[in-house]
Amino acid sequence: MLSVTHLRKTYGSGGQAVEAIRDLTLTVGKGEFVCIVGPSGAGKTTLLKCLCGLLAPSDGTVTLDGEPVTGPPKAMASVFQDYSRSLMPWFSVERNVGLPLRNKHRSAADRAKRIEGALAAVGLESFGSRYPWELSGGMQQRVAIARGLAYEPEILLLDEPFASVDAQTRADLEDLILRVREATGVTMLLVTHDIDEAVYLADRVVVMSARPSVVVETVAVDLPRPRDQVATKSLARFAELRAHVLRLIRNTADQPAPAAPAAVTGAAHED
Ligand SMILES: Nc1ncnc2c1ncn2[C@@H]1O[C@H](COP(=O)(O)OP(=O)(O)OP(=O)(O)O)[C@@H](O)[C@H]1O
Repeated sequence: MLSVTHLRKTYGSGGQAVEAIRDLTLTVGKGEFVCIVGPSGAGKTTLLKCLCGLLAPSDGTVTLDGEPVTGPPKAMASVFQDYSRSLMPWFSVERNVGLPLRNKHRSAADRAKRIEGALAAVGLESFGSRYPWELSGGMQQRVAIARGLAYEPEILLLDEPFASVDAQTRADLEDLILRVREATGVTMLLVTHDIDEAVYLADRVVVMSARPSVVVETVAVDLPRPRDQVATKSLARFAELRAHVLRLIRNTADQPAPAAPAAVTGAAHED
């Protein structure tokens, strides 16, 4: 279980200080799919960086299965939005996907098998010897996802992973992620601006306030699985949940900055 307790993160100090996160408490259970939404600049990326040990919190704790996270945990992989910066253009697709495996000390045969499996999972099995720049944007993002999968993480963090692709590709990638999760049981934590996407994918949606952020509400998504782009989004319950999350985000964007952490923590609720 990933556990965040009273996380606070301030960049800089003195007059230049930017308080990005005031007080966040949340948990992500094994095999759960949690989406995080919030207004622009709410500190979503900051939160993910604290979760994967790239940033040290100013206060509070992050633990994975009870162990404090002080650097990138072995059980975790991340996929970020900008595939053009995360893929190495001079490496083939296969080599890009295999990069994180260098730390896993596996045999060449085992690495090749994992790379092949991950590329097959994202439908790119015949593109291993191509270079990223030979692929479309959506295909490049699938390579970035395959790289996360090849590592066989227990938990995958995704920061706006579909933001740079067109709407149809985005829907395809959402379904790809759902299939992967179904097949592997990997825990997913995904940050998105897109409320429909969050409700479509998640078991729970964590709504963050505007900066300095707190958890406004954690919304349980009781939509049946498997989900389907047309059938699920046509459900009255989908529309209700979507409207509820939208209302929360609109309200938080209009509110003044939250007050003392203790009072705010009481207001937010965890399921
Ligand atoms: N390295 C940094 N130094 C100073 N301030 C920073 C730094 N990184 C982020 N911030 C500030 O912290 C706040 C939260 O940024 P962050 O990128 O985490 O928000 P976000 O919710 O991911 O934004 P968006 O939705 O626009 O991607 C912003 O006001 C940002 O300007």
